[in-house]
Amino acid sequence: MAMTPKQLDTPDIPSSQLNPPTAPHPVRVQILLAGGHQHTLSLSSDAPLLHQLFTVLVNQTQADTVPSLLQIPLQSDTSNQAIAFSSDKLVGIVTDPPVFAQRQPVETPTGLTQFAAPKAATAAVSPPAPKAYRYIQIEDFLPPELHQQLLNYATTSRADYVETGPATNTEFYKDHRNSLVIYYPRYTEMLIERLHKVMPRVIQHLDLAEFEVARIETQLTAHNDGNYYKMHNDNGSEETASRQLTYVYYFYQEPQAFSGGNLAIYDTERRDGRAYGGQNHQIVQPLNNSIVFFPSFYMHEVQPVICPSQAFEDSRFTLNGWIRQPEKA
Ligand SMILES: O=C(O)CCC(=O)C(=O)O
Ligand SMILES: [Fe+2]
Repeated sequence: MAMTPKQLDTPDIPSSQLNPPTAPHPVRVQILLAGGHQHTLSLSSDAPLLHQLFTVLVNQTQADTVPSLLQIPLQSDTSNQAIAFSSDKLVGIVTDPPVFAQRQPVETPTGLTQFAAPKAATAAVSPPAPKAYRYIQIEDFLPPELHQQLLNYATTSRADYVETGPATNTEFYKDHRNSLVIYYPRYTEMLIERLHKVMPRVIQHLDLAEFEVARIETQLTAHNDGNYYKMHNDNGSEETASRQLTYVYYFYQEPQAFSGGNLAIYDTERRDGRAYGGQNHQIVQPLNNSIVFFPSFYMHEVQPVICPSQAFEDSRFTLNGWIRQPEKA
């Protein structure tokens, strides 16, 4: 039985299949490959191979996935063959009876939200409403050589940084921010290129409406001993209103010579065009070579950094900024 996209959108499935047996049962699996090739095999619904095929297919939607080799036995009464192909050639799987794959976001004890490998599930006709996640953190974001290049630049360009305080602190918000920044840093292209690649995944995870990316801003910051950024959001002024997403890429020298400097992201309520931070917040650790994304209207803060050496090279560095939608006329 071929499964059409219509059936996926509005399942028109016999009632006998709405609550299919959870016990393992045989599934006819048709593997669709690029170029129109197809192979059919029979697997148990709980077969690791079926799970692996769904995992490969879901990972295909992630731009930074590296293709791997897949080898699948195709035994039948008359032959004993195997097919080998690169995982990026897998374009679809047709299963009879239907098997749906679910992406399962998982929160780790650190509050880090990641995607777990999808589990093949037979009873996912009405998946539960997705939970809204405040942020997504992606680890190992840059290849080691680019991470190192950025670190070399950040640690050897002390003269190019300016104090953030004068631009941020006011009579009303005294001592609001204290750190160093380069407003127009070098080496941003390779980060921006990767931002574009992960955007679909970030938007899906944060359950945001698609938007056109009009502009990406980038700055480089250094937080050393005693530095912080009190609670604020990033799009509260007319000039910043088109910022949709905030991203923060963290990097520093190993072994890590500072503590603190966590990012706290608050429950945020929007009333009368203003954003208000609530009591509850999530803590994000600024893991080396990780990037965090969250909606720019969320209230957030950088908790004070403790860096006993006070050496500039030991700072908590970020390449961070904002993804903007087109300005409203
Ligand atoms: O460094 C961070 O973790 C966040 C920085 C931030 O909130 C900002 O620059 O607006
Ligand atoms: Fe911010």
